[in-house]
Parts: sequence; C-alpha cells; structure tokens
Amino acid sequence: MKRLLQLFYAERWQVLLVIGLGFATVGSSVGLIATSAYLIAKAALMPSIAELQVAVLGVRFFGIARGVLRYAERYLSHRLTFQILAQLRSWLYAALEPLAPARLLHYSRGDLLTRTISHIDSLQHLYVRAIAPPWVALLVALATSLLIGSFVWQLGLVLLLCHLLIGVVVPALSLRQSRQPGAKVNQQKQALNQAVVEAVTGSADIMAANAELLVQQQLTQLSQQLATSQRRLTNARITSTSLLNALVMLSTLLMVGLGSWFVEQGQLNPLYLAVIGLSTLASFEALGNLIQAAHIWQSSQQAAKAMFELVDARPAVSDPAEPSKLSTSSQIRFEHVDFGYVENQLVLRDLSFELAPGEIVALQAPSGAGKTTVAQLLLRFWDVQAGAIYLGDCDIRQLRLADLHQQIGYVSQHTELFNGSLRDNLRLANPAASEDDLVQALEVAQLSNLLAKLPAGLETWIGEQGAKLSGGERQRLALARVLLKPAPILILDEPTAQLDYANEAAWLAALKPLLADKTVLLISHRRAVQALADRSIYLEVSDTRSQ
Ligand SMILES: Nc1ncnc2c1ncn2[C@@H]1O[C@H](COP(=O)(O)OP(=O)(O)OP(=O)(O)O)[C@@H](O)[C@H]1O
Repeated sequence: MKRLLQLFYAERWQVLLVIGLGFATVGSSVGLIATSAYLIAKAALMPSIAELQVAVLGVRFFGIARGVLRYAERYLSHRLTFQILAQLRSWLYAALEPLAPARLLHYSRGDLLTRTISHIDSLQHLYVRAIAPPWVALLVALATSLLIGSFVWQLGLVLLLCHLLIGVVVPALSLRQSRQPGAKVNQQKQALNQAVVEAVTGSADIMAANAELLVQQQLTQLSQQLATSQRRLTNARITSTSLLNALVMLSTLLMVGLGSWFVEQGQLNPLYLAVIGLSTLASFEALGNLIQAAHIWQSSQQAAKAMFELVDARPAVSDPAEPSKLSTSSQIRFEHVDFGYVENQLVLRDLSFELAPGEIVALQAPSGAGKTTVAQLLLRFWDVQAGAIYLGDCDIRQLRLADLHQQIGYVSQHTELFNGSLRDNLRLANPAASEDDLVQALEVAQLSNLLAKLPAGLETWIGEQGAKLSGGERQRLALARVLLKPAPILILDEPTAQLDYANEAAWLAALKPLLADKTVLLISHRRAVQALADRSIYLEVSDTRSQ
C-alpha cells in the first residue's frame, strides 16, 4: 500500500484540498443546522428582528456555502479520480511492456483483464473514497465536539467518544463480516471474466462443436455463484449500515438526554438544546462514508497486491547497462546455442548456423523441433541458456532491444491484427509510410482486389484480430505490413500457411525482387516457399546440418 501511495505522491496537495473541501462542506451543513436551530428556538421567544439578524445571516451564509463547497468538492474529487485513473493505466502499460511476451504467457487473458481493468478501476477510488473520508470524519468530529464543548465540555467529550466509537468500531466490524464473501466475490469475478473472454473469442468453435448449451450452463453457474456471494456481501454491508444508523440515532438521543439534564442542572441555556441535538445529528453525516471507505481500502489493498505481483515479475530479457552500437552488417550467427522453456528440457541443443548478409535461408524441421523458437530467440523474446547469437559482430544481448527489433521484420504464425482500419494496421510497422507505400505493399501481398472492393478503402475497419477478413486475407495483410518496415532482416514463419496455391505463387513472384538486399530466415513446410531460399538448414533435435 505504501508503494501505491508513493506512486501518487505528486497528487498529495489535491488530496489535501479534497479533504479540506469535504470538511468545509460537512462543516457548513452542521453550521446551517446549528444556526437554523438557534434561529427557531430564539424566534419562539419573540425577540426583536435585530436580535435575529446574525443568525439569519449565518443561515444564508452556510446555506449558500454548503452548495458551493459540495460542488467544488465533487468537481475536484472527480477530476483527481480521472487523473489517477489515467496515470495508473499508462504506468501499468509501461510496466507490463518489458514483460511481453515471455512473462505474460503465465497469465490467462481473463486474469490479465481483471488485473489491468477491474483492479485499476477499484484503485482509482483509493484517495477520494478511502483516504479522504476518515480524515473528513475526524476533522468534523473534532470541530463539532469543540463547538458543543463550548456550551458544556462534558457534552463535547461524549460527542467525540460517540464519533470515535461509531467511526472505528462499525467499519471494523463490517470489514470482518464481509472479508470472506468479499474474497469469494473477487475470485468468482475473475473466473467469470475468464469464462466470458473464452466464450466470446472461441464462439465460432463452440458453435461448430455444438457446445453452446454447455458453455451457457457454465456461464450461468458462474454468474449464479457470483450473485450468491454478492448477495451475502451486500447483506453484510446492509447490516453494518443499519447498525451505524441505529448508533447515530442512539447517540443523538443520548446527547439530547444529557443536554436536558444539564439544562435541569442550570448548566446549559435551554436555547441551545435544539442546537446541540441537531448539530450532533448533522455531524454524523461524515460517518456515513466510512463503511464504504473501509471496504475500498481493503479491496484496494488486494488490487494493489495483484497489480504489483504482475509488474514485479522479472522481465525475461532487458536492455544491457551499456548497450553496444548496432553493427552495419546484417549477418546472423547462432553459436552453440542451448535453449529450453522449462528447466532441464532443452528444445535446442548446441545449435550453430550462420546467415550471410543478403542471404535467404530456409529453416526446415519437423513440427515441434524448435523453428519458431529460433526466430523468437533471434528477436530476443527469451535469452539463450548457453552459447550466443550474433548480429554482425555483436552479441544481441549487448544491444538495446529497440535497436534489435528495429532491424528485424517478423511475420509470426499468429500475427496480431488490431481493431482498427487497414491503414492503422499497416502503419504500425512504419508510421511514416505514404499512401502509395501502403497501396504498393497491399499489391505485393495480393490484396489489391480486396482494396478495390472496399468502399472505405484504407479506412475500412477490420475488426478485432481482423475478424472481418478471411484467414488468407489476414495473413496477406500481415505480409503487407512486414514489407513496409524498413528492416534489413526478415523472418517469415509459415508466411503462406493460409494461402491457396495461386495466391502463394503470385505473392512469391511479387516478393522475390523485394528480398534482393535483405537477409531472410524462411520457416515453412511449403516447397514453393522453400524454393525461394538460397539454401536450407535442417534443424534436428540436437544439431543442424547445413546444405
Ligand atoms: N512458450 C512456451 N513454453 C513452453 N514450451 C514451448 C513454448 N513455446 C514452444 N514450446 C515448445 O517448444 C518446442 C518447439 O516449439 P516451436 O514452436 O519452436 O516448434 P516449431 O518447430 O516451430 O513447430 P511448428 O512447425 O509446429 O510450428 C515444442 O515442443 C513446444 O511445445
């Protein structure tokens, strides 16, 4: 929690202002009630109008101040909340980026969604709804106790004790009561998130397998379990709120009862009895937010823990302290490389091979032998466990990751397309590409016909993961994108797996001249693609044979 608070140290003055405004707002309410009560009591004695002037002025002042202060407090607290939300999101994204892809593979999409969306959402309220209310309540308790203590000090002390008792004990009880259902609600929300993400993204396969009913039943069951836990949680909160209201009423009665006794004893002017009773009641307004504050504090702690657990994962790779300069050569060398994803299970053992600058090499091997792994090691998604990979004369671990990635264009087997326009998706590889460049890249990728058919042209929205395109079109779009990147090295991993033979032949014919000055690692089971290569490397489980 300390870490989270430190994250927003810069906002401390705004938080203090929100607390100050919160105090002033409730203070105005107490002032309004107190002066009104005094005015009514005093008026009953039929004094001259002049005697009532100050009280009338007080009622006007507090009445107007309450509205203005409430508006200012709400405005500032909402502004602060949105500011914190935006900062948290960009901080989290910046912290997550170095973890991709190696470390993020440990988390399911639903889990990541919960950690990055729901938890951030619950943290946004930390300052305004969890930290500010107890301070406002404390300041209001002290100020009202002082006010009432100025009539009879014992009454001020009793009021302070009532505030402390209600403000501390009831939220603590409420937290205790709702700890278990609260934890269950969090777990079940996460499970439901995960199930919904899977049901939506896998909807086509679920339909094809005729498993809609089964998935529906699972979702219904998860929703019902969540609803039951939420009901329990709500009941626990209603019980504590009722307890708080009952204690507030009892305390007010106690104060009025004690006030009457002091009147009887001649220690209190009866004129102030109504002031004491109604000010007491008004001062308890600040306690109303404390139960919610305690719960937000608790859920923020859980959310912060989950969030820091995520961002504290050590990146699989990181930039060197003193990066080397990029070599001008695009020669690639794997030297005695060992690598495995799991301890003691090597996927690549003592792998050595070389790609000369401008050479096109096909990497061939049976499925699962480690071809994609080779490509991803070259991109340094993971580090080798023994040996080294060189770009030019430089070990890639000595390069800045951004410099390395700038040198390589990569089409993977699972290319990500984003929910945006054709243009957005293409420009990802090269934001400076001109319209002509984009059209030409689409032409090489055999997508000119598609572009001609689209009324919105490059502005066409392609949907999540390019859902509005066919599998082959998606793959050709990924190919067009990689061609736009001005990188001297290309890695193409099964680039034509989704293309028919006619499209494949046309694409290969258009591609060949563009590869003239590039170093290319081709991974493909297709003979036509392999034929593009100057030579092949056969990857086996423990070594490579070069031809
Ligand atoms: N992230 C990962 N974590 C653990 N094991 C992995 C991971 N990625 C791949 N593997 C395993 O590493 C081995 C090599 O996988 P890789 O994807 O490199 O093979 P491939 O030769 O490209 O296969 P294919 O031709 O089927 O695409 C496989 O046994 C695979 O199960």
